[in-house]
Amino acid sequence: MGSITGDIEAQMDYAFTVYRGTFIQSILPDSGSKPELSRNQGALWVSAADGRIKGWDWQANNDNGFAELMTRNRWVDIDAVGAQGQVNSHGSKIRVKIVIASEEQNEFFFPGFIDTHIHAPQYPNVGLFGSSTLLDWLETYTFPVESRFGSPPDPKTGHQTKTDPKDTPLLAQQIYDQVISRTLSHGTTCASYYATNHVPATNALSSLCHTRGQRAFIGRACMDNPKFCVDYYRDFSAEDSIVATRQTIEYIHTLDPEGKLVKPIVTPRFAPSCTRPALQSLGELAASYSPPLHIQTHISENVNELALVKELFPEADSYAGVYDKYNLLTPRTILAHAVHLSTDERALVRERKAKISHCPASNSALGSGICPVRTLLDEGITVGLGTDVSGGYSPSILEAARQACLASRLLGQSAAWQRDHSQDADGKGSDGREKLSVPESLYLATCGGAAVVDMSSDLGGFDMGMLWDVQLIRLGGVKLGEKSPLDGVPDGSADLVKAGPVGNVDLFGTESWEEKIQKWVWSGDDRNVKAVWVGGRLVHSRV
Ligand SMILES: O=c1[nH]c(=O)c2nc[nH]c2[nH]1
Repeated sequence: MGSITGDIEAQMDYAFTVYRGTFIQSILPDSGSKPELSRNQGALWVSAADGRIKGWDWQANNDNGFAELMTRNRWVDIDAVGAQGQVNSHGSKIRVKIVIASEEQNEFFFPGFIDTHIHAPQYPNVGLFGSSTLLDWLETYTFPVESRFGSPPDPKTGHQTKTDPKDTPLLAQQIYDQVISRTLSHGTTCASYYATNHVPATNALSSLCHTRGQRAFIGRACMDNPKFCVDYYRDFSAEDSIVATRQTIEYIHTLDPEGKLVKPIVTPRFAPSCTRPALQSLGELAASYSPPLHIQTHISENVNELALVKELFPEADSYAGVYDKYNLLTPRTILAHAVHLSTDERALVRERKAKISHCPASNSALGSGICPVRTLLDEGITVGLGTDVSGGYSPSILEAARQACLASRLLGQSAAWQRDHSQDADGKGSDGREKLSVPESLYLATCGGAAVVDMSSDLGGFDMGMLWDVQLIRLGGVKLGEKSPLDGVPDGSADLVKAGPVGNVDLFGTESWEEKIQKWVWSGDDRNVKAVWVGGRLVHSRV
């Protein structure tokens, strides 16, 4: 068996990586249906040159079938022959690397998670929110930590100062490196990051994602409005906001000219943090590129925020209307939260083909409310999941998937309660429509996220030509026998067993594969993520 360790240089020595074992994904069988889990066993191969899926063979699901596949393609396992072995020349063998998902250890390949909304500089505050809600949380917890990613404020005026690149705080490098490590370890292969408003630190985050191999959208948070932003952490002017944003875009375009791994995303933090001229210029800036740049912002998260938007933009007929006026609602826009959108606003979002990042952990932690995901989906709006670190207390998209299921159940319950207690109560209670199933929440975490970041044909599944942005999940074996504390487990299942559980997931040998996935979603964590690849490159592994 090939080991999963390796580096990019070594990958140049072979033509394909052949992944062997079980492949599970959440797919939409046809439009109009609900997502379902799909499982295949066999072999799938990925080009070492471009990290994309080039084929599969589900007949190669046993040793004979696999040997036949190898012979048919004239493949030779590089680890069996060694690096000095046979060379790929006319008439000889093609070298491949083989990676196996162990059946005994209940391992399977699963598409990488896409975090459509995460604030990298807030990572030191994960788990710190007390009993605050959005607006006081920003002032008490968030702005102080984000402001430390640049030079200290002017001691005389208390205003933000310009940060010289050579003075970029070490803290920024360290925290950004840690955020990338942590999210990769949870299987996040692609993230849409908010940085701070400091150019050098934002550029440092871009470079780190590029070097570490995490697919990322990087946005410098724009915030120039003195009516909302604090002096010590505020852009000098709308004009400066645009100049500084352009500097980060140019840096990213130089770092990754084709945007293969890292792309810029225009980031007006949210309407209250930006003046009208800044919103106007940011919309124009995004549209001035070909193709137009992605845009990310927050919308309709908290009721006090809605009141503030009304007060600051009395001319607008809605929160979504503010963004629309400045051409910030586009097919490449990611709107985080969307908890309290009106029917008209949802229609506008759908019409503009803007996308929504559902952040259930954050919505609960900051007491923002419950996003009506089923309504959004039924109305044809594209939805993915976001951790929203650090409004969200966890960097794990698996946790977001879990919380999406739970929040939808609570919404179903409260809808039923309201129906039962309203004047026209029909006593029918909830019809369960609000509930998201495990396959649905996994779909949002993968394909939904891919659609939100506008990469549906590249990410989210195992289709031909897709990028190998994948995690290898290990649930662990079943450990049963004389000392087993369990009763009622059929005799003989112990024969299947070689090793015990991994992390919190306990398997007893009686579960169907669908039940194993449910156990993973409800009890799994980063201990179950054995390896992570982005574009075919191994970017994380756990022994
Ligand atoms: O959850 C949130 N996190 C933030 O940092 C933020 N800024 C504006 N609105 C926000 N919401």
